[in-house]
Amino acid sequence: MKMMSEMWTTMGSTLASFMFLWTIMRQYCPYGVQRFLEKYTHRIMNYFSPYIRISFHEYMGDRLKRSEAYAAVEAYLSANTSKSAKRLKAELGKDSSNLVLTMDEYERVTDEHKGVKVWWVSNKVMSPTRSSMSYYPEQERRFYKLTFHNKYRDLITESYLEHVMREGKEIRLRNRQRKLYTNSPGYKWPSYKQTMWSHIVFEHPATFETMALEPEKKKEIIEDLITFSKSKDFYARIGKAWKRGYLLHGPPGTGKSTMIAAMANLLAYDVYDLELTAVKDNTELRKLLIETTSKSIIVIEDIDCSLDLTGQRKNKADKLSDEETDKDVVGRKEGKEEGGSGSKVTLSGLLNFIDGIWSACGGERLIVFTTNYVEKLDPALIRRGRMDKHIQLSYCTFDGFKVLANNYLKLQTHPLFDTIKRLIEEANITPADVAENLMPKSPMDDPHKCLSTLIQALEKAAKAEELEQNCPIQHEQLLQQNGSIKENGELPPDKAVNQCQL
Ligand SMILES: Nc1ncnc2c1ncn2[C@@H]1O[C@H](COP(=O)(O)OP(=O)(O)OP(=O)(O)O)[C@@H](O)[C@H]1O
Ligand SMILES: [Mg+2]
Repeated sequence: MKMMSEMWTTMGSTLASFMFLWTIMRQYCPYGVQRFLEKYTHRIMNYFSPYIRISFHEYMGDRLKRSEAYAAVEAYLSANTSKSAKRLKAELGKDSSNLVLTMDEYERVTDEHKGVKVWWVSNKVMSPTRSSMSYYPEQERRFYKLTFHNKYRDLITESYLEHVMREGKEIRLRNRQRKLYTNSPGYKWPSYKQTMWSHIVFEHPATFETMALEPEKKKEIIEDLITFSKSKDFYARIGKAWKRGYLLHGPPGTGKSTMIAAMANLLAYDVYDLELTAVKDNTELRKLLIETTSKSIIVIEDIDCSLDLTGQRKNKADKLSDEETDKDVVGRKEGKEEGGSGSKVTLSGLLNFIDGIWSACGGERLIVFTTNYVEKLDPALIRRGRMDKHIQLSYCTFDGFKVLANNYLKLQTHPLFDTIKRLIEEANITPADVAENLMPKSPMDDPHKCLSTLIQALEKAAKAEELEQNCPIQHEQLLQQNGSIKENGELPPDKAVNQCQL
């Protein structure tokens, strides 16, 4: 009996070795011969072999999306077996600073789980194009193959694979380079392996610590974001797609875009910066949405300039059109239509984008809209459930100033702080303006000089506001002389400061 079992074991391992050799040899055979030989050798081997094999292919079905299981196996093997593999591939990892090693093609490694040995082979086959008219080039089909003994079937298919998937996903999250995606108008229909998004590495340094914001507001936003990111089970239980909408509104330069970067850094999410004016129609909008991955923020900046309230498209260049004369507006719009892009994204298309059934594919996504004019938006677009959290970003407060002083000048306290505290409460000055004034302009500029520059700017801003309130006609004349009217007709505080040299 013992001899019999030894014989089976020997035969099994011989077959396993043969399979491995075959895997290496077949890359040199023509595809047709390969298929023929494979069919019959597999049948014979399966009959005798006590081994089970599981394949993890890189692309499944229509090759629309890379298989998550393949990616998890790749990451797991990269971390756990790269020491034992002899041929490795090297790729740049997170922040382009470290090299990540993975098994090279046709390499075999062993792994052990609860005392049981398994074998992994990394493999690739070339599959022919689907037809002679095919649009696709010859495709490389990569896969990993796991081999283990039949008697450990339950242990491996349940406990070991669960362990590989869990660990692989964690490693991927730890190692991945975060990306900033944009839908560039030059991209045509996605061809093989080409997506509708183009990307660069996302390396924005903004964090909530460096943001000038009232401490309570900051805490509330951070808690909201972290709660969201940990609420997978909660969303599943209440039957709601795992996504959350944020509306950031406030004057220019108050930190809306900066906050998006801080959100992405806090949660380690990718960012999809959706340029709505470059989207052809609702169908294309849906396709873009499907291609976004989980753990990401989809951003539509200046939403009021991308779509008007009736659902008609409006180009960003029209941002100022409300202040222009009718003649100008007609002239410019006509000109635009002649060479128009023919985009037809509608308000209902956008609403479907946010809460249609496709929006649930992928999960764990934030959708962020920014606007300078919240009152211009259709209430349907920003109602709770779509834009769940509305965050108003406003002019700089003293608390905000202290954060900026610490960021820019490494100052926690200074004798000039009291003056600044008094002035900043009177003047409407954006964090962007405060930051600009605190920035040293020459190597000789010390903190005292920078704070004095800020004090001067604050005094001018306060005087400009006084002028606006007490003699609006004179203020208006000044605006027209300089032709620097802000989009809503107001003068930006910094401009007002320069013009009202009282
Ligand atoms: N709250 C803030 N905290 C820290 N820095 C800020 C803040 N607001 C603005 N800034 C600084 O000002 C610059 C401009 O800010 P940002 O682009 O985020 O403004 P915005 O609100 O998006 O403006 P817009 O409405 O014009 O898009 C940033 O690069 C940042 O340095
Ligand atoms: Mg912005």
